[in-house]
Amino acid sequence: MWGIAILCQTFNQKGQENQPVTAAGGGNCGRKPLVTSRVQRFLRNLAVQNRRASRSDLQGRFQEAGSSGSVTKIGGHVLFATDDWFAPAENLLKYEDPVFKVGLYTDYGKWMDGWETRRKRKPGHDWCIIELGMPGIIKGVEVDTAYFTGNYAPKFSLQAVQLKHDDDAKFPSRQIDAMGTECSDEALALVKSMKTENWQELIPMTPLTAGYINTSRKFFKINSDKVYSHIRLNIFPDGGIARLRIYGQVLHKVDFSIKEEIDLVAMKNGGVCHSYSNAHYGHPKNLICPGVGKNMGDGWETARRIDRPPILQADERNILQVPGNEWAIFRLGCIGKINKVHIDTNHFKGNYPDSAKLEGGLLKNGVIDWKIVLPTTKLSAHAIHEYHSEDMLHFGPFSHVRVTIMPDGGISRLRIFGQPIQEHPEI
Ligand SMILES: NC(=O)NC(NC(N)=O)C(=O)[O-]
Repeated sequence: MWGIAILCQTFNQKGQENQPVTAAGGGNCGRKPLVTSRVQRFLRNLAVQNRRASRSDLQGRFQEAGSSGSVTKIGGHVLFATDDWFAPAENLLKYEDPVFKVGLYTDYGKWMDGWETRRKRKPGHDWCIIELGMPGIIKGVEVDTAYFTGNYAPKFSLQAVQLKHDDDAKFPSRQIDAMGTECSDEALALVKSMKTENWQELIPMTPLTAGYINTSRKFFKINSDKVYSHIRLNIFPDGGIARLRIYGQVLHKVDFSIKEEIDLVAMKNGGVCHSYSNAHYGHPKNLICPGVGKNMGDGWETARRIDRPPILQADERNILQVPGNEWAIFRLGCIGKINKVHIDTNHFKGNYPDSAKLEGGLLKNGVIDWKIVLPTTKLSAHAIHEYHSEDMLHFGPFSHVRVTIMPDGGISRLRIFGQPIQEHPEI
């Protein structure tokens, strides 16, 4: 399971939750009228209430928040937020854990690593819409209020929707404004077209707690088999949340009529990390994320396989090395035959594995009979290792692959290129 990132909620002037409205409008001002007069009033109020920040100020604040270098994994992004005064909603999606910077203030207030809106002096509440990186079945949600102590959002709720293909036109990239999303006419039209009666409540209005260490993260199990493409996070009435993580299963239908090679294990093609031996510094699900790994944290990195009490001398380490290797198993997006493999040790320079082995297997009656695809092969630092059919002992068809790294270390990406053959017959 992996993060498929987030979406938005009911706008309600009376501060009540879960009131469906026919259109969702946003906190910009001086723009095209929105759908309801209620929304128009809301926008006008904002315009009067607030000064407008200059674009360069906002740019600086946004970058200061570290968003430019952050990893949002599989492409979830914020479409809209009612207010971004203290800290922009994009921070919710940052892959890195939240941090606190003592004494760092911006022109807007204390710098915070999360989404933080102003203290509301009007009825209503804040909300934002996030498009998931990929449509999928949501299984779990994590809300983290880390470091928001006197300013955390007291309550939140979460809604989700699967937008029809027609509605799913891309929003233009969001122009952050302290007062909220600065919408283009196209974006406004899209917000307007999001039929809020179709939004389903995944988590009802729920209290949050202050973001002290070890108590800031709250997990919610979601029992739904529906596919969603967008979520809507509501905070009541205002305040800050550091991170929002949406976990679930990416929905992907492989087109078997196209005879082209695909990356069978890629998350975007339905690949899933099934199990692993160790994920001390980085989870193996990172191996199947899109794009190039941003840093070591965006790869799979195990702990050193050494159990060395401090009294031991360096030359005694070998005796205590934990026997065995580290491994991770992936379920391919569909059953397929392998043509080419990439093992990328990008960023792993002093800690790349000595060698790696790749096996493939077909799940039958709950059992996998593993066959060697790539025998144990030496790796090198910070490089893409490409293997072709002449390097392989078996090609499949396989439903799963197992990569073993010896004895430990880190790799950044695993690509299993091949021909899709058929859907998995069993879950
Ligand atoms: N010290 C604060 O954090 N104050 C305010 N928030 C920020 N970020 O400045 C507030 O009122 O919530």
